[in-house]
Amino acid sequence: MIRLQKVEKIYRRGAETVRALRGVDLEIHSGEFAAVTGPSGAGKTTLLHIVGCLDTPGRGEVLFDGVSVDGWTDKKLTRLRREKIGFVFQQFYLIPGLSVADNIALPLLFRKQKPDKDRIATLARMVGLENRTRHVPAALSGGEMQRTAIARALVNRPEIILADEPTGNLDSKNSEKIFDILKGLNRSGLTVLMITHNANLAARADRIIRIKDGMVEA
Ligand SMILES: Nc1ncnc2c1ncn2[C@@H]1O[C@H](COP(=O)(O)OP(=O)(O)OP(=O)(O)O)[C@@H](O)[C@H]1O
Repeated sequence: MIRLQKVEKIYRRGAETVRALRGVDLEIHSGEFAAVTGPSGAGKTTLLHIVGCLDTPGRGEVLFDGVSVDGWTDKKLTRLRREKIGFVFQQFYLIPGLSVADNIALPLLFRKQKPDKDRIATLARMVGLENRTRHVPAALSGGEMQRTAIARALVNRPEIILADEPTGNLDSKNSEKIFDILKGLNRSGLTVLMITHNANLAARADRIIRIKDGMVEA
């Protein structure tokens, strides 16, 4: 589904240069559940951002279904992200003033599509939030916030979910619940790439991609 070829990423901060990715070759296969692990600063988030076309490599290529996105305009990359990719982040990034239902529907508004109430209700039910749709994020638990974010990530019917430490702010019980939801989505065909520091969760993925010093170690 997605292939990275010799991907390098260098950040420059004043005089300082950080080689965040140093020649990553990687394939994400359709239908798999892959966990990305590795020490802090290894380059995991940078990798996820490049896989998700939120950022571009300094060198190397990213291919979606065999087509390189090298040189694509922001507009074209935005369309690719909207149509194919759902993002889930550790900090949830919900809009405080909007209800759960409106947070879930938000990506549709960006596409100038009218939210379909039944679809939003179905998504809320899928993540166990059918009784919380009118609540604002401040009235939710961390686990509920992340479940809202997952429903939002699904609203455009993506092919892949990219999750950056989705359980990083949650206790073990809620972490399990979030993981089980992602696993369930994967069983129904969605590809999942998830960064995690949780070894127990990583062990339950189909594959572990271990990143160290900007390279795939194993
Ligand atoms: N925007 C940026 N500007 C400068 N340096 C950056 C930037 N983003 C990341 N880095 C650096 O690149 C390296 C890789 O960062 P990255 O966030 O990808 O690591 P990570 O494996 O996700 O770490 P963590 O597990 O702590 O989240 C780090 O040394 C980091 O400080």
